Amino acid sequence: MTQINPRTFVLINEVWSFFSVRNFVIIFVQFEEVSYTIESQNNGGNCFPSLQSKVKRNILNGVSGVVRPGELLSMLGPSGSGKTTLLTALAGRLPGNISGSITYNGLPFSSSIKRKTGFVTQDDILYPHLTVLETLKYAALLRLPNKLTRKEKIEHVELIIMELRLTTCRNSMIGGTLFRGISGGERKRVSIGQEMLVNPSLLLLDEPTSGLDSTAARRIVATLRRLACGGRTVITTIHQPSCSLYMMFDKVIVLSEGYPIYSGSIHKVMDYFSSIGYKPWFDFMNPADFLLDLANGVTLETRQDDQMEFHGSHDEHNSTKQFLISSYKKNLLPILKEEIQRASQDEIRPGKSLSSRSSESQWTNSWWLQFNVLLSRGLKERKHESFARLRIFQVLSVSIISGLLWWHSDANYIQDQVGLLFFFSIFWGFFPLFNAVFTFPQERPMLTRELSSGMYRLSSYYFARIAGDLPMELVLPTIFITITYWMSGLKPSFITFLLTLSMILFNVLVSQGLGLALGAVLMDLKQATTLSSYSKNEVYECGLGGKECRVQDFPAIKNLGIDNMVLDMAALIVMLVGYRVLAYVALRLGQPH
Ligand SMILES: Nc1ncnc2c1ncn2[C@@H]1O[C@H](COP(=O)(O)OP(=O)(O)OP(=O)(O)O)[C@@H](O)[C@H]1O
Repeated sequence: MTQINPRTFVLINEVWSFFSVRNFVIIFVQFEEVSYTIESQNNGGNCFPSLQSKVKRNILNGVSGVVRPGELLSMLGPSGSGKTTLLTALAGRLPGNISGSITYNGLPFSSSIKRKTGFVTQDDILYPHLTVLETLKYAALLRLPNKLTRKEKIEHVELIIMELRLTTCRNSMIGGTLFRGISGGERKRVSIGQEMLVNPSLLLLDEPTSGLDSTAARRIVATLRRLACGGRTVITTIHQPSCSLYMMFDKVIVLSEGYPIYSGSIHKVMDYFSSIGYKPWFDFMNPADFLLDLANGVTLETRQDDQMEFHGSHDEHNSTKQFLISSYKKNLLPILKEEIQRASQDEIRPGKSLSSRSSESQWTNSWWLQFNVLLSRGLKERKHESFARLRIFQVLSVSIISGLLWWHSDANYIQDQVGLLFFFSIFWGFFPLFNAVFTFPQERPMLTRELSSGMYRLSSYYFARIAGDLPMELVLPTIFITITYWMSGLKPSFITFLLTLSMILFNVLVSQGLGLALGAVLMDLKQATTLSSYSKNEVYECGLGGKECRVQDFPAIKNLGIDNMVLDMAALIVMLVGYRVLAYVALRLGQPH
């Protein structure tokens, strides 16, 4: 017999005591006649948006159900039948108008419920450059309450890694589109681990087994089963489950084109369909396959002739679906309504477990802790982007080439030096701008996911982002200016060099914050760079016989005007702050409420 290592035994016990201790609120989820409609553009072949009409489309039509703590509910249905939409609605994250009612312990969705909810989306939204351990560690530091020490939070991470069998890849990078990281199944388990960390009372998962082999899928569902047994409410969509997987669920909702055709216990589903005349075509048929066929309108009669099934029986399929939908309304809906009613009266004491905590803060951690963790995570993630060898190579080569092009330029050929300064401001206007333009869209899915799970405040993210960008964005221009300035023979004064450098760094910060109004920024930055390098009364040789002219009268400089130094600086400062405020407001408005 194999001997169990005593340490493994202790760890296994710790894992299950963590997941089974009732340190969470139990949640009853009830939803009654939930419908959801979207408006989409019908272009009718018309290219002009203003001429396109809007059409309404029902995505969900009167779906009802009850999920108790300790139950594991799965949603089944063909692709596009509305499973994800229903799951998102139950997670309180569906934008727009939802009709019908969804309650949690008899109360509507609230920020208190939000923090007790784990939501695993179909697409694993993870930072590609972090390792599995780092990903889970940062999630734990942000999401676990501040009454736990850092050490305790990291111990929880170790337990999750063990429970989800991620030990072998704990130090591997997640990976992304540009470079290979951990496998798809491991990514999925990391996503689940991030949600399991907070020990959620309600866990919702969108297709947690897609892309996994049957053993891995069974392990995931077995984990969900154990979580449910500990008193959690677990809801998941599932695609084509095997028979053994299907049997691990307690309840099932079957959707057909947004309409429910069954909602209730999996132990009664076969009896229900046989009572209305539908039986599996053979004895050992996987019940999930049978239910999916029904949701597609495929029955024993139409199935007998495979040709007909694929080539000519759409009407028959539609009439089967219509029959199943009306049968649900007639036979199951009244029973469900009664169950919902009964649960409200007998089992749920509205707000009992939640109202006592209604005074608790909306956030699990302080602003400062969130800022620090986000700053550290951002630096770790962006270290790979910003200091990628390619970027350093680009900046170094451009600085050396421009230094050689302007090699020891003479101050008397003022147009050369003005050209170089313009090149500085244009290059350091575009370069950080492009970086800034691409970073927010890249981070948006992650930001939306984390904000909607109440992980941190938008302001702590935003300030951590700004602070994290500072060293990364300032080091490269500093190296660039140091090389080019001295190679090109600009005024050999350390003070002037520092002024030029600080103006360029200002330029970088403004164009980063701006992200949009490029032309306006460049205009002011040209002024700023110019005024940092020449004093008002400086002269240059502008004609034969040593004739001297004032720098400020040189046409290009005169056009810009350098006598309004205070005003120019004020304009830059307004832009520096203003564009960042604008970006923050835009981010805040862009988040679903
Ligand atoms: N915001 C939206 N705009 C346009 N169509 C939408 C939107 N949300 C959902 N839909 C449509 O609603 C239907 C249901 O989508 P949903 O993602 O819920 O299906 P699903 O059953 O989860 O599918 P799958 O199994 O393929 O993930 C689909 O036809 C989808 O195209």
